[in-house]
Amino acid sequence: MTTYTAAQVMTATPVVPVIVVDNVEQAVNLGKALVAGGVPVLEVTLRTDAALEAITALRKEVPDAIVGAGTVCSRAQYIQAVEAGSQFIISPGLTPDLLAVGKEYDIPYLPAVATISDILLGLEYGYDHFKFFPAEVNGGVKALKAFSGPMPHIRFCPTGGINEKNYKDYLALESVLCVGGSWIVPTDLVQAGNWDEITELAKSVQQ
Ligand SMILES: O=C(O)C(=O)C[C@H](O)[C@H](O)COP(=O)(O)O
Repeated sequence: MTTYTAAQVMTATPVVPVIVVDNVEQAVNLGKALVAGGVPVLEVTLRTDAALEAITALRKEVPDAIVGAGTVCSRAQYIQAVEAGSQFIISPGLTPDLLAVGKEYDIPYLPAVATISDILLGLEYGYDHFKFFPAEVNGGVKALKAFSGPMPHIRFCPTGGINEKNYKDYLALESVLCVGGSWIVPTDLVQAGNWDEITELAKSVQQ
């Protein structure tokens, strides 16, 4: 099994799709559609009962994807996500327990920060790659520029409120390796099984 670094996951695609899946078949079809469109990194959120099974199935059925778990909010969820086969883990925030469990496994963990104090806490545990969430309501591009004053070496995946109109503003920052978002996996297209259109959306995102 290939183990990536956080930087490798974050530079494998300019956009990490934040995925919500209802069942395994839908997840596999969605994963194939995204990979076909040049977006290999898949963040499967643990918001549905199907999520863990979907991660396991994606690892098996879509070998070109880099499959991770999102919305990981506790140590127990972290371990379940690793056991399901996740190649990276993302949280919407951070806690001392999450930062500690992330160091117990080899795969990359992106805790989310919203403030300099969050970044300082993450640094204490040895993290320097973070999700920035929710990006737009926490100051967006301006906040990231301000963070980079005292913290020029920190790298981010901003997520939350990012879309086709503003993602390039984020990617233009040196501190931003990728952005996260749901806009390339719209619920209506996923529910309708409109995989070709999702492939086209994936193709439309550029560095
Ligand atoms: O569940 C998580 O762990 C999250 O981080 C939330 C997601 O990242 C946002 O729901 C995506 O934000 P939008 O692209 O604005 O829809």
